[in-house]
Amino acid sequence: MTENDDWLDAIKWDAQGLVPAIAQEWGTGKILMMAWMNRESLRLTRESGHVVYWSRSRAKLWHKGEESGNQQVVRAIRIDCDADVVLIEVEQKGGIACHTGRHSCFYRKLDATGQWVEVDPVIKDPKAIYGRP
Ligand SMILES: N=c1c2ncn([C@@H]3O[C@H](COP(=O)(O)OP(=O)(O)OP(=O)(O)O)[C@@H](O)[C@H]3O)c2ncn1[C@@H]1O[C@H](COP(=O)(O)O)[C@@H](O)[C@H]1O
Ligand SMILES: [Mg+2]
Ligand SMILES: [Zn+2]
Repeated sequence: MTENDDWLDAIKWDAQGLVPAIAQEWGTGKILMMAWMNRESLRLTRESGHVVYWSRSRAKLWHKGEESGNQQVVRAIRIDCDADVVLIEVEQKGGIACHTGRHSCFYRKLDATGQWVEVDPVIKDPKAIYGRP
């Protein structure tokens, strides 16, 4: 029996054909990053077993880790109750999801005085990761 695209049709794509995708670290439950997916990127994510986003700023498919090597290996794909957010459970290669060289993109935290404070360390200098300043 050939599989159909019902699983993709079930998603509530926005007016741009995109859906927000949250990457959550398999095992720790930590939220690593949030980016966007279109139909093709989600299909490729499932088929390849590696996360592929749609970059709005670069307007192209973005195989996470294509420059840095910090790929995300898919362990599970979920949708929320109303099917307008995708959650991908991943193994984060290199332990770095963020292009700032941090584990997670959510490294700034609001403190009691209303300041955003960087609370997580840079694991690797982004210049070393991306080979450019
Ligand atoms: N690596 C990242 C990266 N990692 C995590 N994120 C997060 O992913 C989000 C989506 O990035 P997009 O470029 O798609 O930008 P967007 O949010 O869709 O659109 P804008 O907000 O830029 O308008 C960003 O807002 C970041 O929070 C990253 N955003 C961009 N990059 C760039 O992606 C390129 C490839 O990096 P690797 O995938 O690690 O090889 C490099 O040029 C990196 O600078
Ligand atoms: Mg952004
Ligand atoms: Zn980031």
